[in-house]
Amino acid sequence: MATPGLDDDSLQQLRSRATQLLLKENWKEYIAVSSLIIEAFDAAASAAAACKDRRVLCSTLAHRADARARLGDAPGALADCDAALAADPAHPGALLSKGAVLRGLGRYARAAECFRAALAVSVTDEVREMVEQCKRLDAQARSGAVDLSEWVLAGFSGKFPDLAEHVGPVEVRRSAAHGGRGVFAVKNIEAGATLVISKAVAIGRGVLPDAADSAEKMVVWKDFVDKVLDAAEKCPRTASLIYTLSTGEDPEDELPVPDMAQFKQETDELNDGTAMATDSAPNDVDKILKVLDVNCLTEDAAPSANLLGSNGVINCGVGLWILPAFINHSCHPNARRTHVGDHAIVHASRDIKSGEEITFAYFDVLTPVSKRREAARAWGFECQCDRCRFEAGDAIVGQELPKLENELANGRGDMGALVVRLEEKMRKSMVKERRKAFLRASFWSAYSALFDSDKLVRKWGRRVPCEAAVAESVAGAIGGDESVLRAMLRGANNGNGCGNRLEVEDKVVRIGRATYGKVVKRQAMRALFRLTLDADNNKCL
Ligand SMILES: C[S@@+](CC[C@H](N)C(=O)[O-])C[C@H]1O[C@@H](n2cnc3c(N)ncnc32)[C@H](O)[C@@H]1O
Repeated sequence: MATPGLDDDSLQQLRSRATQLLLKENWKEYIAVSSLIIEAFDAAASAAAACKDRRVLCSTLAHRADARARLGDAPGALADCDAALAADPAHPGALLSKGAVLRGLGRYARAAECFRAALAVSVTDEVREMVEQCKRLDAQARSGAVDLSEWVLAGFSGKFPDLAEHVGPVEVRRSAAHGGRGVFAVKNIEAGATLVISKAVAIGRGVLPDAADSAEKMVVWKDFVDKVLDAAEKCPRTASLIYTLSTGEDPEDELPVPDMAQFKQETDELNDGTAMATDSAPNDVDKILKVLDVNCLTEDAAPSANLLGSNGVINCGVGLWILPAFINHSCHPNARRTHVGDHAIVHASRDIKSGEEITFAYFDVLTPVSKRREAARAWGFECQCDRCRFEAGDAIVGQELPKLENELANGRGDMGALVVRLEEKMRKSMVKERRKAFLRASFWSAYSALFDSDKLVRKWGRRVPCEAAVAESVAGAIGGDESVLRAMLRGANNGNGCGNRLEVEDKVVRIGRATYGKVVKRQAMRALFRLTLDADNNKCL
């Protein structure tokens, strides 16, 4: 039967062309060609009721939905699925496409419904697994319970574990300490507990040699900016979330505090995304660029490289994660993030009291105050954290700091001598434990150089504290960190004065938990420690 507006031959030609484009995965062209086919059916609305035409129309809509979803146009994809399902409520292709789009949007319960409905039409193991996967992700989005052990034990490589976004016991409020908005605990939280799991709006990545020049980094940045602009253009919800973030222009104290419901997918009333289009914000490129300047975070180099050593190549990743972008920086942070694929998992790296502000480090905080100040200025702020205030204002040790920092920056002298001077100064000035921990964290590279050298350790003997004790103290200042964990492992393994075996294991696991969070289980953590020690010096814990 000829479709009005197109004769049978022309329609057949268009359909063959569309099939070729599908096979070539040329989504853009496919959308253009399939749109012609769909328009022709629309022009013949009454004829479309005929069974054969309806089948062609529904599969073309379902395929166009797939193509749109692949190009990031979720609202368009859902509109296509709904149009197909209006014509045939049990169309398997449309049900599968709709399920996949909803899964991508984090609407797992509704995605599971679609996959279940598809199962009723055709039973396959693959679709059954999709239903199960959505059920798992729905439960995980609610509980935040994730187990990364297997992935960690596979050396942080291989397929990333499936993750769902999750908002834990936190809330965005005004921050008296840092100005503007910040994220706060709404109940007491144990170290290691997951606070937020957030999927990036976009990430720019490159694998660069350690000494990559800025032109190479610029390519990564440009690719990232393009992806964010594209995501904002395609999804009004994404655009409106981006606009809740600071541009760095208006005083942050005057910016509104967003409603937490915005970050929770399951309470999102924006239906399938088609409704989102109605209150779409214009794609204000200038504003988005300013938001990116203030809110982008870098992915840390792969944890495996940090813990097990890198070979001169770093993974360079920059991304935008919306809820984590409300978390302020501190050089004495109580949270950390782990990057798993496109997800950032933020966990408590110390115990946090209800009402306490959650902070993580935007940059390396195992550096002296002057370096941290430079890094904060590059971000566009003067750090107001308690550690910076202490190091800037301390009258006794303060006079000594610039000299020590100079020596550290020159890096040629005996780092053991520097450590001894700092330790003696702190002892004579009766610096309290917490502040001692801050200063040790600031001069961490000197301590590391000392402990890396058996010769220096022998030379300075009892005039320097043992490695495990320093690692424990520094972990108290900055929470977990791979290099501190590594030092704790090595120090504990050398068995010098940090308690009996059980106490030592407990300390190691505590720093491990602060570093990776409870998402890595005890057993896996132990296995990881063994790997680290083997890589280090073929010894076992
Ligand atoms: C990613 S945003 C954090 C959320 C931001 N406070 C807001 O209201 O949107 C980064 C900005 O927060 C502020 N900020 C974050 N940490 C800070 C700190 N330790 N001291 C002072 N300002 C800080 C700075 O203005 C910085 O440019």
